Amino acid sequence: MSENSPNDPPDGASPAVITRDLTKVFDAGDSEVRALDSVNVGFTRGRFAAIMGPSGSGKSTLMHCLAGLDSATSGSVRVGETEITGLGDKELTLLRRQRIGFIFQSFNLLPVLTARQNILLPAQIAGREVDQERFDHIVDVVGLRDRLDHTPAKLSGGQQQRVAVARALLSSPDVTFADEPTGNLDSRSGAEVLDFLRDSAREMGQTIVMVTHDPVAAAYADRVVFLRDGRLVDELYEPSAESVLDRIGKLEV
Ligand SMILES: Nc1ncnc2c1ncn2[C@@H]1O[C@H](COP(=O)(O)OP(=O)(O)OP(=O)(O)O)[C@@H](O)[C@H]1O
Repeated sequence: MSENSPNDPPDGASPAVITRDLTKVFDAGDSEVRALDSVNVGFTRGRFAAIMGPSGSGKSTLMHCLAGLDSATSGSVRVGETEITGLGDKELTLLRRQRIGFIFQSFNLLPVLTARQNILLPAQIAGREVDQERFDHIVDVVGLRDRLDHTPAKLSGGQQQRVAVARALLSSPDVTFADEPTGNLDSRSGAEVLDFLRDSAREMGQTIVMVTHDPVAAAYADRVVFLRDGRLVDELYEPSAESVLDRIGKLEV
């Protein structure tokens, strides 16, 4: 599919991550599972996108391939200008560390470290200097200023996830992947985290790609792409929870 495919951004902005005929086949004993089947999709810089689809449709596999956590069987993935298909383990580790942010359902914070230390840890591991202004800005935007010296056990679920979001965004990654980021949160905390993800795209130019089952969460995104049986089957710009639900209903018939 050309770069001007219908799955590309409508405004011609260059994608932060793009796939070409991305296919992933898992060997499941005496059969094969085609988890991704020639997926062509691009995610625009500075936008917040959601990936949805029924259970087993390939959402996690797509995210793992986009983030260099899993390799393609065929086809390719490009992050910025870097073709990641065919990179070795060491190069992929560096790419993930330097250019990709991750936010998981389970927060993945280190319990012995304070919020501040958790936020700063990836930069420390990568030997990267921290931009103090950006740190202050992010901490203020996520509302963690007075919680920085607390360990995760002393923070609410929503606060812990905001630490994880701040940690992911501190290094201005090319793209941040969020896997069910509100799955463990009550609806108010979830809304706070989603608001921040949306603001980080709108106000800080961050590129966010979120996998979710929740139409309300997906409605915070600028665009939703829908998978079914490993194929990209639909997409929706400026979604509302109702329009997402409606599309999902059509997917599942
Ligand atoms: N490591 C693996 N080995 C074999 N099959 C796999 C493996 N990982 C995923 N699959 C299969 O690939 C297909 C897509 O799985 P994937 O986890 O990407 O779906 P999903 O849309 O994220 O599902 P869910 O919403 O349930 O998390 C499924 O049929 C799944 O069973």
